[in-house]
Amino acid sequence: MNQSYLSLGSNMGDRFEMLRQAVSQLADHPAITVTRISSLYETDPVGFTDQEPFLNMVVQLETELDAFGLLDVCQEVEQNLNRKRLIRWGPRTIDLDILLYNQEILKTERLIVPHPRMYERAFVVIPLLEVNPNLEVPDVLETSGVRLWKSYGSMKEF
Ligand SMILES: Nc1nc2nc(S)n(CCO)c2c(=O)[nH]1
Repeated sequence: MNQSYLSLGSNMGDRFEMLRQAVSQLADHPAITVTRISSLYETDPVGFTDQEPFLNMVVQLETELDAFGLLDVCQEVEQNLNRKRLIRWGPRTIDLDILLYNQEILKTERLIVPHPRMYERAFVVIPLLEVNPNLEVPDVLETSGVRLWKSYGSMKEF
């Protein structure tokens, strides 16, 4: 069984209903079990800032699908909810991003995992750590300019 974390966001229409329906569609999928959901956070837009605030959340799930199969489902959910995104970084009815898939590091045209901007986004990190405070992030953290240099078991060892 595979474990994955998704970030969901909406800032158009009935934001809460969009997120509720997206999570419900994931949970109803025969190859997906939603295991944890974060609180909902209202967040200031990053990137294109001249737009409405988002509602964001993170979902932990288990799935028999591989990462690309999970991406297909995320895109189907976006289509089912009649995703509208008029400009690239602009307002959207619903957005589902794969953050992590097991401890895998994938760099393809279609999918990059861990999500390349996840560590820069409080609207991702805060709900993600709510869902799993002990998250082991893959060593891709290295490529984000943050490299573990030394760790300690306790203050005494410091
Ligand atoms: N706060 C916030 N800002 C965003 N900018 C983009 S693009 N998105 C879409 C997700 O990449 C968001 C978002 O979900 N939340």
